[in-house]
Amino acid sequence: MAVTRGLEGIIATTSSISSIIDDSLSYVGYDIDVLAENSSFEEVVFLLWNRRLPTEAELNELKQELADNAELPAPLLEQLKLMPLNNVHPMAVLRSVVSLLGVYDKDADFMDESSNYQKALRLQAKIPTIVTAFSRLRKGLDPIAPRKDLSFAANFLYMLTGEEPESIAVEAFNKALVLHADHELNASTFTARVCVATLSDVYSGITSAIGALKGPLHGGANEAVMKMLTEIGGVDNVDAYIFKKMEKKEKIMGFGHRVYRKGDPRAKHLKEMASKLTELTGQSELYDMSIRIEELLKEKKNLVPNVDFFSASVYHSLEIDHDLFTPIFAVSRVSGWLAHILEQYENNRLIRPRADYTGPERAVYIPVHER
Ligand SMILES: CC(=O)SCCNC(=O)CCNC(=O)[C@H](O)C(C)(C)COP(=O)(O)OP(=O)(O)OC[C@H]1O[C@@H](n2cnc3c(N)ncnc32)[C@H](O)[C@@H]1OP(=O)(O)O
Ligand SMILES: O=C([O-])CC(=O)C(=O)O
Repeated sequence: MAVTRGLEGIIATTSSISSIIDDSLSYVGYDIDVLAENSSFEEVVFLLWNRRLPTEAELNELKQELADNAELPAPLLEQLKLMPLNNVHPMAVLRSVVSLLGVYDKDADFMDESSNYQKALRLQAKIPTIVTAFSRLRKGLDPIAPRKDLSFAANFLYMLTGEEPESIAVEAFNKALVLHADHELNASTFTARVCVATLSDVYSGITSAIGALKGPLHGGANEAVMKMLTEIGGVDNVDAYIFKKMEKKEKIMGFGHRVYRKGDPRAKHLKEMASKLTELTGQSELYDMSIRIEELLKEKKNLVPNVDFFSASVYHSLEIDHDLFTPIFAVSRVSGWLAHILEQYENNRLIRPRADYTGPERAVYIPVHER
């Protein structure tokens, strides 16, 4: 059997949700550049779940449904308060609380299309509430109830801080959500599809996907980028830091990609936002450091930034805690996971590849007391 390490280049399914062709990303045929400049995140959610753009009435209906579903069940909030809030990664909390959401949903195991759609709505609506409630609770603050009159992006920032966000912050955050919503068969989406292809439930699929997104080779890279920028501390330290990493053959977080060769089409939007927001908040040094890292990596390793590199400075400029960067990725990417889960159910077949066995053969069993 020929083994393709990391399943590189293997086509594992058909999908009509998003495509990466010649380094261009599209959601249902709409170029990411167009969506990033024009769309609300809610519009993208509709697009991914229905594989067409909504009419104005349909978009308003989805916004209303998301707002109606945003509150957490009261017992779940109580359980959240019991967690070791200051001693745990928020992705572990999110993974656990999403699993608990399934416990509190009496329809969790109903598998018909409309029940699964309702679960999708609940998950999309509640995940921002979980992340923001956690963030406030660990600071000794009360969670803030979602507001029905704010957009998805504005509501997230409002629930985080208790203050209505400025329009520039909402615009930037909405764009970041649009850019992170889906990405073909990335590791977490594949995980979600593998899980539900056993005909397991939507909550199990999303819980598994959160676990996969958490790792620093995937969604966890945005937090790791911020850690690196903090360690570097200033533009004059960049070269020495990066050379040392290269000498030790360590990966530079936020660079490289399994699929893109020329570059990640989402990165330029995040770079532009990072430039604007770091300047506005008097943190241009952060941007200057990023630019020097980008130059060095291009020159020395021919590597270019992925979606995680500049998103770190964007979220930092919005005064978001660094360990919330990956949960925010999940706030957006859950829309794509849900689209893929619904698509998997539509035309399901168990996903079960083979392994090329390399262990011992015909081993002789010796009873434990004789070993
Ligand atoms: C949302 C996302 O998930 S985007 C990705 C987020 N992850 C990161 O930013 C983490 C850093 N990047 C990486 O680890 C990788 O580029 C990945 C995981 C994204 C892709 O990995 P793969 O396709 O498996 O590439 P692989 O790790 O085999 O790298 C190929 C070569 O490029 C090098 N390389 C790739 N990425 C990097 C990097 N970030 N820093 C330094 N070298 C790198 C590898 O060392 C390897 O070199 P070699 O052939 O001399 O050994
Ligand atoms: O597609 C990938 O491998 C990782 C990625 O960029 C994403 O999930 O957005």
